[in-house]
Amino acid sequence: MSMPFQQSLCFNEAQRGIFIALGANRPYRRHTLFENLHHALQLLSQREISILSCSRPWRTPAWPDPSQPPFLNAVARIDWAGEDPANLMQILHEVETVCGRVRSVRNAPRTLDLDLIDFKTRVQAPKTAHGLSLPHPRANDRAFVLLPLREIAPHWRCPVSGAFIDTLISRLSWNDRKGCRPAGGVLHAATHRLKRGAT
Ligand SMILES: Nc1ncnc2c1ncn2[C@@H]1O[C@H](COP(=O)(O)OP(=O)(O)OP(=O)(O)O)[C@@H](O)[C@H]1O
Ligand SMILES: Nc1nc2c(c(=O)[nH]1)N=C(CO)CN2
Repeated sequence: MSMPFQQSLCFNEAQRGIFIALGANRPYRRHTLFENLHHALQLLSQREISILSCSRPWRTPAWPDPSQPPFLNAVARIDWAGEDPANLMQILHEVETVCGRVRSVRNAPRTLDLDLIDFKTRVQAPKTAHGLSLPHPRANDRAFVLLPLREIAPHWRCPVSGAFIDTLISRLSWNDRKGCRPAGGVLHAATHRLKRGAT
């Protein structure tokens, strides 16, 4: 019998959320990339998705080909009333399209990429070649996901292994982390106010 939910590990409320990663590296101008990510958050908010918090934007070298323009990346924690993560993925794809994403070759420069990193600790293998994998199968190896994710979810754990985010980050090589740094600007004003202690 298939088991869609991870049952052997325990996660508390701080660890059980919906996390999406945002990325953009085209057209390469810092201001435009910031606008792309900001616009994406606005579009998600118009589709019955609440942005609970969002990391700072991070400037990260393009992986695996650093000769491509660098990315602006961020991770947001969201709330969504739906039950089926495939429906949420459909909304993410719709927003990518509205933001001008054209799918060509793998890892091609893009105006917007939205990945579903974790859906309430659910563990799911893809049912088809392009089906949804949960958690995102490459998230644990990506500094451009883990570093922003830690800002908003310092207690997050991998739903499959239970490894804490600090452990996952410590496993990244120096090369993986090289050149990743927070960029200026605030993508989500409410998170920023919260961090500064305002009500
Ligand atoms: N958790 C997930 N988040 C986002 N896409 C996923 C996920 N699991 C499976 N996919 C599927 O992966 C396919 C490739 O997605 P996409 O074109 O955005 O890849 P990519 O961003 O270039 O590379 P990567 O998947 O390594 O980030 C899509 O068909 C998408 O539905
Ligand atoms: N720095 C960085 N590199 C990438 C990214 C990304 O978001 N940031 N996304 C990719 C495919 O999803 C491939 N490479």
